[in-house]
Amino acid sequence: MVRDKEIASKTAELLLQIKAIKLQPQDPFTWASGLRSPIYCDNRITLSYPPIRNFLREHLADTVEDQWGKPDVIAGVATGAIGIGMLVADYLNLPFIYVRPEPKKHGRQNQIEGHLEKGSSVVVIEDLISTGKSSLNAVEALKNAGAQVKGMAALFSYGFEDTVKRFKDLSFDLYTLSDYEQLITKANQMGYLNEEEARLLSSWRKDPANWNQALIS
Ligand SMILES: O=P(O)(O)OC[C@H]1O[C@H](OP(=O)(O)OP(=O)(O)O)[C@H](O)[C@@H]1O
Ligand SMILES: O=C(O)c1cc(=O)[nH]c(=O)[nH]1
Repeated sequence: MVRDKEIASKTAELLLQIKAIKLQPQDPFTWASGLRSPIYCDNRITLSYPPIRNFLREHLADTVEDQWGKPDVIAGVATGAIGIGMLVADYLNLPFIYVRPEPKKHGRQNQIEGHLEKGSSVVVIEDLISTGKSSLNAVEALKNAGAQVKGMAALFSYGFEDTVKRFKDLSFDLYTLSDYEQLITKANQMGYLNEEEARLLSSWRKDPANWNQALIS
């Protein structure tokens, strides 16, 4: 859920400005979930722009404090949210850990990197939510390690129905700085999309799992 429409609109504008949004309908991206998609939102690029990462860091930190108060620890979902998660932790002067998709195969075989005391309250930072599988997997690992996970703040979510339902069914709080609606509205305002691209993105969003590249070629 987006907390503030103005921040959501500004975040979308910044992502478009630095070309973090890529459209490639003729050569679709493969997402972490395996879905094939005409759009990819590369939030990692924000780290390369200090004024933009500061804006995101501050609004994510505000989200954390307003929604849950200061937790004991901030956790980033590896690898995309290690950078932004660390910036948020630093801004709030809190310890930071990060969670791998699975335990490391060598060394200490950790899934959670950093120091986490059992019973600590944790807020998770994620860069992007598509299906929510990666971030909910991190939440599960944290819970298994004895953390009290308060909620999650992310930069962006596609807001797919199934994903919203997944978080709702778990009664797990997710707040995002921006979302797909804000992105498309801003992209239209900024003349970032031509008519065909706008049509494509709207048809894709209705049924992303069955979107067929062949239909638009
Ligand atoms: O909601 P989901 O369907 O799980 O997809 C979103 C995840 O995909 C991306 O990570 P990716 O797996 O590409 O790896 P990275 O973070 O190491 O870049 C992104 O950083 C999220 O963690
Ligand atoms: O689902 C994903 O893997 C994904 C989608 C997207 O737009 N951006 C990203 O970094 N990952």
